[in-house]
Amino acid sequence: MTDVRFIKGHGTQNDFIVLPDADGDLDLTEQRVRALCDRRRGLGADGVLRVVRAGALGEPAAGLDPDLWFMDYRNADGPAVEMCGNGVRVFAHYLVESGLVSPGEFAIGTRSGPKPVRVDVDGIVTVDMGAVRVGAPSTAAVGGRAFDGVAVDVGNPHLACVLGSAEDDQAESRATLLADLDLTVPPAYDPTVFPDGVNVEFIVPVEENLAEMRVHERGVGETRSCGTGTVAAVAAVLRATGRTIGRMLVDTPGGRLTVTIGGDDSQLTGPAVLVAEGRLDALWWQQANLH
Ligand SMILES: N[C@@H](CCC[C@H](N)C(=O)O)C(=O)O
Repeated sequence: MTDVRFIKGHGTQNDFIVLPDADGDLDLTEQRVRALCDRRRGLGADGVLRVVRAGALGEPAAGLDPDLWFMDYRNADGPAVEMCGNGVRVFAHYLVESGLVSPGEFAIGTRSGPKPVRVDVDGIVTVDMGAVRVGAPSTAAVGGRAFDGVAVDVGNPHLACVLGSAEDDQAESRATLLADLDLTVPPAYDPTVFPDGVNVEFIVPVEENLAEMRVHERGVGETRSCGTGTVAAVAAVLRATGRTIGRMLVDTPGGRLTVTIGGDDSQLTGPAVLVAEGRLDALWWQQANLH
């Protein structure tokens, strides 16, 4: 019988199931990820974070120190994808809480390379997200309405659409527009620009260094926050205002994150919360592989 331990956590209400699996023994199929993330037949989450030593993971962790803890991230619809900013913060908090690493600064392996993190005593975690690459303009459409945006690569793909500017006098109507967007349906986008799918952000600048954001995540749906999405959002706002570096607060439906973008690096700071821990029922785990 497989004994599967889990921890439930969230970062600004972007929620995850953490599965400790140091030696890479778990058979974590896409079916099992979908069952775990299902909010009715499973535990419910936006994604799964498997905690595995880089040396036990093989190819995705090639070139990394085999002892490094690797975040094997899966979207709620099953597949592994490159990176998750809120996930890294929850993952880091778990490593410290469980005694697997000492508090302070350390690195976490991801499919988009090692990410240095700092865990503060109050559960606030800062991740060095690396370089942010702003690409070509593109468009998203919601409910037949088109929104101008820009492609942003934060290790994973984003289409960040900035609605207006903090300087115009339309702040209230832009906030209403943001609140009224129907994100129960995936925004349309150009698949030739984003052949692997895309996370789409809608951002309303409120003040020079404050913005509100909603996001529709690839492989999940609308989530209450997206760490990489807030970094993409800030890169897009800076670009729209003729800046390349800066520090901004981003309010998501799940809470506030701080993003700093420098010349060739970026940092994401915010809370990471561990909610509960338990063990999966062995029969449930077995049957979760069937659908
Ligand atoms: N919620 C995450 C991003 C998770 C991955 C994303 N859905 C993708 O497919 O790229 C975050 O906090 O960054």
